[in-house]
Amino acid sequence: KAPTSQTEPPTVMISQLFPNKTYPKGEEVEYKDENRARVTNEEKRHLDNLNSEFLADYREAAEVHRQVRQYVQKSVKPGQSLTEIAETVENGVRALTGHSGLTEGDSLVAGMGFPCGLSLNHCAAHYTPNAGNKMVLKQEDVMKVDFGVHVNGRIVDSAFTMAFDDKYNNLLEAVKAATNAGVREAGIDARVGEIGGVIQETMESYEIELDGTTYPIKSIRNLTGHNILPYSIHGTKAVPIVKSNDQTKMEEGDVFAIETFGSTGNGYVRDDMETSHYAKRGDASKVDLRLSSAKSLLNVINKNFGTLPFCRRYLDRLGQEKYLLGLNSLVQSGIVEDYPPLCDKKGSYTAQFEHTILIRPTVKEVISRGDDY
Ligand SMILES: O=S(=O)(c1cccs1)N(Cc1ccc(F)cc1)Cc1ncn[nH]1
Ligand SMILES: [Mn+2]
Ligand SMILES: [Mn+2]
Ligand SMILES: [Mn+2]
Repeated sequence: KAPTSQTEPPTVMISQLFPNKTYPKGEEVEYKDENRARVTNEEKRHLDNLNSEFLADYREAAEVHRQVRQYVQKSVKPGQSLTEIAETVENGVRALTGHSGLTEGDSLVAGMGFPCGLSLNHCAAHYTPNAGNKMVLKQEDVMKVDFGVHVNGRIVDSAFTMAFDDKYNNLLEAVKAATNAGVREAGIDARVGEIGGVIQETMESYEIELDGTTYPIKSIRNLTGHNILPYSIHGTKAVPIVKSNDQTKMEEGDVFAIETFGSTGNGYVRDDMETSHYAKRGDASKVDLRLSSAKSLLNVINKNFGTLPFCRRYLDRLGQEKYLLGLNSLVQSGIVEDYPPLCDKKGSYTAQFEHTILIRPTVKEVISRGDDY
């Protein structure tokens, strides 16, 4: 008999829980008047219906994201290693999409849209443990859990911050409010620079007292949201999180990741520590590689990830060994892009919340919305 409810840890495929691919919709929000799109518009509704496969894939990926993250929010505690937390997320996503990613091409059908980021404290993004990492989550840590789920290349990019000490509450509330303000301002013809201004204004209306010192909460000015294309997590448009006169407009049919980052530090991040995140560039020109280890590694990357970001642990689980020289030469020759951890100054604290939204012809759908955030 087919299961009708999810297990803990999550193991039941979402396609089994929701027969004939009717997955729950995200939060549908009417456009404000000036965005002209009208739900009643027959032609808009027709356009919307053309995208039924796209919508089903996106809604399946979003439900996987919600069920895995809600298990993480419930089960992750200080004392657990970062590696086991990352593997809890990754095993959950692979089980619920029904794609283990262990046979060639399987992870291109559905699975992790990009690695499970577990950036701590002053580090804001792109940190996940590499093999041999012994780090353990601590009671006073502020952890950004940022992971992607994709179905047929439709990537849901959503993130939340976990803290076990209530002293960080104002930081988390500031960032949650800023992200929701950004989601509210998004729409057809919305200018990304204006969205940045509203995000910054919301974020910087908060402050936090930590160990007797009061800090203003700053928007991290060199991090941005971004649009998402099939199999391409960082599309072509950025959404600033500080005021800017970037007149780039959001367009009907766009998919955007609206993410904001607050910090008690400089409000500026720099590359720091060892890299774990990589992705083949979409525009990589045909470079004739001399190093045979680079050639064979590129073959593994093409067959298993394409242009989806991956991390060193994903190469390990595929049985790849002694790949660092080849990987570094793929980075040096511009075929693979590296994404080092992005960190504010030591001793500062950063937080993040992120949603993926669909700028549909008739409505704005916050596809990754849950009753958690
Ligand atoms: O900072 S980004 O490189 C970027 C922002 C604007 C243009 S490119 N980045 C895209 C990305 C890069 C590597 C990944 F493994 C996953 C995603 C944003 C992001 N990181 C996590 N969630 N969202
Ligand atoms: Mn499938
Ligand atoms: Mn993200
Ligand atoms: Mn993102």
